[in-house]
Amino acid sequence: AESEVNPLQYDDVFALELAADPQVHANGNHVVFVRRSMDRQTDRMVGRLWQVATDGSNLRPLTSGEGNESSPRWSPDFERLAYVSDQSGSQQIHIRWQDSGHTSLVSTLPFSPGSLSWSPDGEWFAFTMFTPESRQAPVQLPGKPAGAEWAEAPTYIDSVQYRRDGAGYSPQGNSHLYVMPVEGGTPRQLTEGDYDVRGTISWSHDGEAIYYSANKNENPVAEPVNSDIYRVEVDSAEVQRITNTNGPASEPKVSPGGRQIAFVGYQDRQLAHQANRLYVMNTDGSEIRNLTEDLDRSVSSFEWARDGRGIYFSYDDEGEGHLALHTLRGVAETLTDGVGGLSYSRPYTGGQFSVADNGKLVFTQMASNRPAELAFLEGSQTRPITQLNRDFLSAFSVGEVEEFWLESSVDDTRIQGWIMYPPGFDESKQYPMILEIHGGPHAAYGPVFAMELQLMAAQGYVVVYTNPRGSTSYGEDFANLIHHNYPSNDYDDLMDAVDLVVSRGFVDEEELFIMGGSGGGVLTSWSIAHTDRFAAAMVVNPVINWISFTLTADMYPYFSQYWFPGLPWDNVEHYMEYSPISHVGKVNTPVLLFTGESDHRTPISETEQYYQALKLRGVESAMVRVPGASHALHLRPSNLMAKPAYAVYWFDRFRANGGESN
Ligand SMILES: CSCC[C@H](NC=O)C(=O)N[C@@H](CO)C(=O)O
Repeated sequence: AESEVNPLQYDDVFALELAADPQVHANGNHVVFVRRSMDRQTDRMVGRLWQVATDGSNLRPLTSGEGNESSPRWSPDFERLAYVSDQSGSQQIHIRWQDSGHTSLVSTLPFSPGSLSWSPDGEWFAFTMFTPESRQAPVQLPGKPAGAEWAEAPTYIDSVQYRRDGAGYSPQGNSHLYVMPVEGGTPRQLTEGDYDVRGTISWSHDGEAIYYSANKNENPVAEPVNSDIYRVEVDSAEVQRITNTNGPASEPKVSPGGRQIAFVGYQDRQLAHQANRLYVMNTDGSEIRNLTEDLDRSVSSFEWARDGRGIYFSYDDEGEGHLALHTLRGVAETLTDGVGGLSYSRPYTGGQFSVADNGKLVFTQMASNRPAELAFLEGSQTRPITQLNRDFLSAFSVGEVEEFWLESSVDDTRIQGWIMYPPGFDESKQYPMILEIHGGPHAAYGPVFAMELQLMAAQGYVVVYTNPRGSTSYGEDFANLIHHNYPSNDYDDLMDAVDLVVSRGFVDEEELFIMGGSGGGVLTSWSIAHTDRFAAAMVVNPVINWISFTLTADMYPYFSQYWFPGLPWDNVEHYMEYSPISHVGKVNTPVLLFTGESDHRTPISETEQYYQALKLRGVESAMVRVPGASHALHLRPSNLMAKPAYAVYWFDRFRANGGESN
């Protein structure tokens, strides 16, 4: 009955928890993971190390719980656990001895360590770390008098990648590979040069070398995705190139027996979406084999089976994460679906897993009514391990999610989508509806918990979301239907989804709303230039003008060469034809904009262009600027609640009764 409905409140963003980065013990009996929860005082998500038996018993914290903890990594003998914590005031490496429970800080690093990895003998750590380039400013000015307050000195920049979304303006320098004794000591730098060591690093079986991936091309601007795998000798720091592929070769992982390396990458065809394939080669780079050539899905992550006979890997298919095993001599066998749940703001796919002996696995399990929990997979049996959100679930009514498929009105393409019903939904009533559009554009939504959408459903809105053409998890051809052609018929797919839901009879056609973030902001602003059916729109961190975007976004070498037929000044007509700003003259729908002021992916200047154009045209519009927020608007819980709250405020204004029945 409706009286029992207890919808989520905005403040419940602080109740969310999720289980991430599982690291299962080889015996498969227990797993260490990062328990992420929301801290009301700091307005941040914090991670703490917890352990639980894989039968779900004995859930307990592993540390005293001060600081933000991440990256738990077992020592090769499983007697110690390394992790990164900022307990000391900066991100440092810590060790926990499993027998005594004693923990100790073992590093004093100047910058945060990444890709932490134990040597096979358990005596060394390898990790990546930012390494500043010490350079004098090219202009030397007379110094200021003692005690004077002068303006900050100007910054001289000549690097390609001078700012990154989420990190801001970067000091000059690169991420390099280091080793350090596990009992502490001075880190020794193994790589140097004008390139970054990124992603997985993997020790050779004898511990004498480390494999890593980097883009060392002379002109990385011209080849932004073309990385290769290298081997560096730990003693001499001598470097050997292992692959020479046309495209990325990354995440090298040496096989348990030490004779082979698995990695991911693809043959670069300069397409907007290119699925990551799983490759195996000998450690000298010979006999490269593409294991997933026939899969036509992107490999998200992978781990060697402990006996070295195969590789477990995850991939998304039709909006859902799957785990599969590819034996080296055979074919891939899918083991389970339901992998995901790490995205908690919008229903994006994405999960993690960890491999024990004998085919036992732990993975983050997705569900539409809660964020990621851990689950155990043994043989074909899956069972839940954690229930971190049980308290949250039992107290509130969460909107139910129903899948639908439709056939495109422009061709025979099949499109998948989902309807989220407001708690207490009664199909005999008429509801306002929000179409919420994902970004990427090469990304995918799925039946995954999404707090932003839930909070809007809690306010009485039916929320519809789809994977229009261009989305991932349906194969490369589907994703590339918008190659050099975005936005285009993806708009039709979205409208087909609205038509389908309207035809069900429970949506008030006068109360249709549209919103989307990033690529979803592109499609929202595009849609309202092509139809007046929506009563109001919310355009979140959009691209409005592809020329200004490619020349201000952090990933400009990639966007300008992979998403367009050529550089902007040679293709002005193409860039402008696909830019929402070119069509703003047709917009009549009231628009609310919402963007982070520190967004370097889709800079706020895009939002400002649109806002000012709408004002020039006299279209009802407003702009919400989120101080300090990057492209990942949801990272601060207060912003996670602000976005749906502003959406509901704006949409309610344009409902027949001003939203008074909510
Ligand atoms: C349409 S411009 C690209 C923005 C961005 N794509 C890659 O970074 C994007 O759309 N991001 C999505 C997630 O992939 C988002 O929702 O922020």
